[in-house]
Amino acid sequence: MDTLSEIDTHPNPSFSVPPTPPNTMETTPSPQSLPIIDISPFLDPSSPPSTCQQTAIATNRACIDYGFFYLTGHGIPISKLDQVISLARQFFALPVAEKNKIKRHDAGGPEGGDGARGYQAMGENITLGRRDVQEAVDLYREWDHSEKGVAAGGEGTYKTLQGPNLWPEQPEELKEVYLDYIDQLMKVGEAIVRAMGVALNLGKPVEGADKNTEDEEVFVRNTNKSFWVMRMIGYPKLETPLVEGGDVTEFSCGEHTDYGCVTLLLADPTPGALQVLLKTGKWLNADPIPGAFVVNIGEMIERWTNGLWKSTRHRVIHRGDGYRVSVPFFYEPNFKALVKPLRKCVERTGGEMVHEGNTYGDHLLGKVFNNFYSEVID
Ligand SMILES: N=C(N)NCCCC[C@H](N)C(=O)O
Ligand SMILES: O=C(O)CCC(=O)C(=O)O
Ligand SMILES: [Fe+2]
Repeated sequence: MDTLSEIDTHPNPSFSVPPTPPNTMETTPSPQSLPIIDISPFLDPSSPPSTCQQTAIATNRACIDYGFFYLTGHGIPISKLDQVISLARQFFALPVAEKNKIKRHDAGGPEGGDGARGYQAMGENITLGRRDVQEAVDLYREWDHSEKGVAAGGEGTYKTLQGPNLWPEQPEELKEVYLDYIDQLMKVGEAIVRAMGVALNLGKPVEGADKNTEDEEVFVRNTNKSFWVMRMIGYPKLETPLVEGGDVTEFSCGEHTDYGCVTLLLADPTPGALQVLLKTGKWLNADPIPGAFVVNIGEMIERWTNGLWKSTRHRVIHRGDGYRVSVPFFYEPNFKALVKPLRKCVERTGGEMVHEGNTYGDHLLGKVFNNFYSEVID
């Protein structure tokens, strides 16, 4: 029987970064598909260790080979998932003036302004110097203004990422449905990072462990106040004609890696939009499977594992039918979590640290500024 100790040592890890292929439309033909992970053993406290171990082994394999997988067994009913997509679709169908009621504030400026929460019009997001052809709403964990040292910039003003969420007023039931959905996702996110700690064979938790103790609960402890992001995204169909053999120059979302721990992506059934970069250098369509999430690991997991698990590049090119809607949920470290390579992972990867470490909050602030204020080429 497979045991974790047989597979956790990664005797011959490959650390090469996959080559970035040219921006052509070449994708890997089906039938290749991402692995499927059943997370249910980690959500049910009564499940026997052997079923948890099977999930952990599959998770380790998926994270090494793809950095992406489909997630089943999460317990959130399909009716709820459909409702979440449908409400996002209804919001994006509203007149621009209605959507702009929750327009995100400017992040810099003398007035401060939270700058990250709220509605972003078409083209406001920048990736790799190009404007993404999408509109979106970002919701984050509520900022805890009672904590010392993180007070708002002054009366009525907020720093980037602080301040209240700007919730859509229409459709009316959106906020309640999403708050409940977020509660459910937090449990699923926790179960995934718990499985990841087991998958990495970091060892049983010891009495008196603190946040930085490197046992199998280290990710759980550093996400217990996850600075999560819920993002509703609307993608119109890309219209610029494609030149045969030419580069793709227009993206629904440009090539990137996600910032934090694990992304749980819920998308409408549109095929051929989300593409994942394989180790072979080819792009794979990660089409939705009804009732399953597409999950991928973010940069903080790559850093914690010292590159044993890579945060895989992906992009969205929506040239199919209709207006595509997706609602990714980013289950992230705590804002103040110090994220640096785990000693055990450094040892397994030849002793060199891939990063000296900083807090997730500082990492995220850099990303948010880049996203809204970096230069656009052309
Ligand atoms: N929170 C996350 N991961 N959002 C998705 C990021 C999409 C790429 C972004 N424009 C960038 O350039 O980073
Ligand atoms: O819409 C999608 O399928 C993926 C979006 C994405 O990768 C992101 O927002 O980070
Ligand atoms: Fe992403």
